[in-house]
Amino acid sequence: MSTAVASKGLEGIVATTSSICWIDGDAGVLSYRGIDIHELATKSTFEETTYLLWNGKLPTADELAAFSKELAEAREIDPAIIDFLKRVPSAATPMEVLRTAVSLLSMYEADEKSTAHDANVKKAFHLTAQIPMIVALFDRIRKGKEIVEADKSLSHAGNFLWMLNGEKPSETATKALDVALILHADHELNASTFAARVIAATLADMHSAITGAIGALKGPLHGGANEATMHLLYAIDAAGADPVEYVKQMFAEKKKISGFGHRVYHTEDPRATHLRKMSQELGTAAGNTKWFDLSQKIEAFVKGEKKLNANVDFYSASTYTTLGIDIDLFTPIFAVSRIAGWAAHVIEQHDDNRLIRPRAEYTGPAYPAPYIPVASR
Ligand SMILES: CC(=O)SCCNC(=O)CCNC(=O)[C@H](O)C(C)(C)COP(=O)(O)OP(=O)(O)OC[C@H]1O[C@@H](n2cnc3c(N)ncnc32)[C@H](O)[C@@H]1OP(=O)(O)O
Ligand SMILES: O=C([O-])CC(=O)C(=O)O
Repeated sequence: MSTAVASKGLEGIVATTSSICWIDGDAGVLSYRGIDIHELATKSTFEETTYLLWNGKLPTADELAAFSKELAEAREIDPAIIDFLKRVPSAATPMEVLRTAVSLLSMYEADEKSTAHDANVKKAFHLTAQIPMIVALFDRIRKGKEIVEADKSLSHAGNFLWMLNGEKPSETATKALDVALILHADHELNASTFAARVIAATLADMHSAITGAIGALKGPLHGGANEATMHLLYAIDAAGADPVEYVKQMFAEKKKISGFGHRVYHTEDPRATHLRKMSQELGTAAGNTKWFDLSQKIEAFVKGEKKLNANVDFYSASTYTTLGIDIDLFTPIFAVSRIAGWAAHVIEQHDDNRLIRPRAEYTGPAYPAPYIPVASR
C-alpha cells in the first residue's frame, strides 16, 4: 500500500522550476521576470509585458515596435470560427464559447501539432490576438449587432474595446483596460496555468493546453470569481440590503465571499491595490461611485471580521462594470490577459519537458479486496 501523504489541493508543493513569475505571498510581492508588478502596472503596456513574459527581458524600442506589429498583424480569424460563433445555442455563455472556439482554432493552425519553440511562439501570437477577437465578435453576434473588423493600428487593449463597442475607445478606457491586462497576465502556478502545463507536459499542443486552461479559469474559485463578485454586488443592491448584514449572513451560512482570500497571498494582493484605485477613479470620473462604495464597505467588514484580503477579482468587478462591460465578459477578459502567461508557461514546459504525474494518497478499500462473482453479490 502507498504510504504517501497528500497535501490536499497541493498546498505548499513546489511542482516545477520556472523563470517567469515570482511571488512572495507574505510580503505581497508579485513580479514578472523579476520586475515588480507595481512598476509594470504604472510604466508598461500589455504588449511590452507580454514581450517580457515570452522573452525574459524588456524589449528595446525596435523590438517592441516589431513585437507590437506582429501581434496586431495576427488579428486574423478564419471565417469558420465566425460561423461557429453565429451557430452556438442562445444560452451559451461567452466563457463556454471561448473555450470551444480556442479548441476549434487548432484546426486552422498550420503547425498545430508542433511543440517546437518557434512554432509555439507563432501560436502564442495567434492566440493572444485571436482570443480578444473571439470575445468581442461573440458579444456583438449574440446582441444582433454588426461585427466590427479588427483595427491593426490600435493597441491590443484599444482594438478589443473597438471590436466590442464599435466606436473608438476613449484614452481613459483604453488605459484602464491595458493596466488590467498587465495585472492579470501571469501568476505562477495558479490552477489554470498548472492545468495548461500538465496538458503541455504530455507533449500535447498549445491549443489543447490553452483550451484546458480556459476550462480551469472558468470556475468561481479561480477566474470566475470576478463575475461572482459582481453578482454579489448586484444582489446586495437589488435587495436594498445593508452590505455588512448581508455578508454577515453569508458567513453564518458558511458561504464564501467571492473576491476574497488567496492560496498564496497572506496580505494585500498587489494587483488589488491598483484595481481598487482604478475602480474609485473610474467611478469618480463617471460620476457614479456606487459599486466602489459598496465594495469598500464589504472589504472593510470582511477584512475586519475574518482577516481576509481582497484578491485580484474583487475590484476588477466594479472596475469592469464602471467601464460598461457586461458581467459575463469579465472572466473571458481575464483570459484575454492570461493567455500571455499561459503561452509563456507552455513554451517553458515544452522547451524543457518532463511528464507531470504526481501520486495520490490511497483511501479506498484495503488491498487485496476480494472479487465476488456477480451471482454471489
Ligand atoms: C484569480 C484567482 O484565482 S484569485 C481567487 C479567486 N477566488 C475567489 O475569490 C473565491 C473565494 N475565495 C476562496 O474560495 C479561497 O480563498 C481560495 C479558493 C481563493 C483559496 O482557497 P484555499 O487556499 O484553499 O483556502 P480555503 O478555501 O481552504 O480557506 C481557508 C479558510 O479561510 C476561509 N475562507 C477563504 N476564503 C474565503 C472567502 N472568500 N470567504 C469566506 N471564507 C473564506 C475558508 O472558509 C477556510 O476557513 P476554515 O479554515 O474555517 O474552514
Ligand atoms: O495564483 C492563484 O492561485 C490565483 C490567482 O491569483 C491568479 O491566477 O491570478
